[in-house]
Amino acid sequence: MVRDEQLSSDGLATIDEAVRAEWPTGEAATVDDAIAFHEGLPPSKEFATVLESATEPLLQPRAGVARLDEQIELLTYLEETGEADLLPTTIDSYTRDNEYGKARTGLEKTRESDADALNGFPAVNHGVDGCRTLVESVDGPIEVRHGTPDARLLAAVTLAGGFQSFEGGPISYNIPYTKRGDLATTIEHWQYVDRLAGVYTERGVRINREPFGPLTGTLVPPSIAIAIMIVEGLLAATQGVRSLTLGYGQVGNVVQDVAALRALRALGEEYLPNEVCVTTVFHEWMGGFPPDEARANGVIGLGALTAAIARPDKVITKSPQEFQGVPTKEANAAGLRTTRQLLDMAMEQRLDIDGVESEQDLIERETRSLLEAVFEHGEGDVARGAVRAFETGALDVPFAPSESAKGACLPARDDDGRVRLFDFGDLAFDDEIKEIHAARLERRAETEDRSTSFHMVADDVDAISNGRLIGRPS
Ligand SMILES: CCC[C@H]1O[C@@H](n2cnc3c(N)ncnc32)[C@H](O)[C@@H]1O
Repeated sequence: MVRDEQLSSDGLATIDEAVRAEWPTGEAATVDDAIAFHEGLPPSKEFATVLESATEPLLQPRAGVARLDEQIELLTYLEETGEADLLPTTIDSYTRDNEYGKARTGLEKTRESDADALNGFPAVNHGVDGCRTLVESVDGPIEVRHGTPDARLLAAVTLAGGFQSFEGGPISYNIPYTKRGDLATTIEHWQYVDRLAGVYTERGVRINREPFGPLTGTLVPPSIAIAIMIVEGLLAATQGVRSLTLGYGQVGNVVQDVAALRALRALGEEYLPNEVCVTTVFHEWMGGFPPDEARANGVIGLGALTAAIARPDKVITKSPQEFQGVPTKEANAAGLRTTRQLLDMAMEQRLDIDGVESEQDLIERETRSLLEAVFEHGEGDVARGAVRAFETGALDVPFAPSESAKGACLPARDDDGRVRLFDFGDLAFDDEIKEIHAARLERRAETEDRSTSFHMVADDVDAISNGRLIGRPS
């Protein structure tokens, strides 16, 4: 049974040798060789330094293309024309599934033609030298963004390649991302990733880790996202990670989003060890976008306004082409500038909004209840507790494809668009919390002259792409 214990150096070495043998480029991905490269980077390329010393929210897009020369061109454009403060490298789907052979084929096809045969940067195929060329060719610090349940080789190659920030975690890249992945196995895989980040940190290269807060990206109740962020943060801290960015995906109600971001920071600082520097990241709306680009910019703008009030350390921006999929570099840069405009205009204003404090109290109370359930299920061991809490449904994620989660809870928006739970499944909430949610959903039912039902959930899923926040009956 998996346990929340730091990997021993022998244990790390054994796994490291096996992982780096999975693909030829793994051979060069050693910490010893990489430290000198990292030490040669200027402070402006140290991801944790730049993020943790910022005085205003930093903007970061997602971006990844197959070819190295085109990734350099893309990131340079996003820096210069998008004014991005932090850079991404979004990894392709084959690499995320550990299909490095298919990624190689896709990269070869892309080199022979103009069409991108991959939907991201195949960092394992590019190898340590390719990653280092990318890191050296742009000005800003770069984060690896992906969605990989078994990210061990990807971490070994990209961290050796000079990246200093790595997204994801054993729950946030399992439950929303894969059907079959056994959670205990994923936790073990990510203990290697986090121990590797810990070893770099102990050797003087602070690696920033960013658990993926949005989860399924569709109406995720804030307390569920925050509880999972803190569990992944605790697991990473055990392995020696000292720079953690906890994430949260915008739901679209400004009161709830501001309250959630404040709760995320407060609870992250409370539950994580003092030696960990905790930052927060706000993801602009992760659900369906309106196809109309003007309306899409409205969604982006609301996210930016929310960030101006809540002031997370980082904002992951969206583009007006979100509905179509992977954006052009121009649209990606435009999403950054739209966000920048709203932030710069709104941050100089004092915007006091009613209801944030009571919403934050409720979110924190719910989050503590979920975390207590994890601690109890594991008898103090967070890894074991996470696995068992998902088995019983005490911890759960709506619409989760993973067999490791029950997916028994159902969210719906209340009468002003805050995300509540319509069906609690087996979530570890007391009756009073459940009554608060039920009462707020009942108020919507009265407004809409219909009973609280699954139809509300279904109507809410597409509401924003249809131009609204709440899925009112037509
Ligand atoms: C969980 C992440 C979903 C978001 O991730 C964006 N995304 C995916 N792949 C790329 C890429 N290669 N370049 C720029 N954005 C990308 C999608 O648009 C969506 O918003």
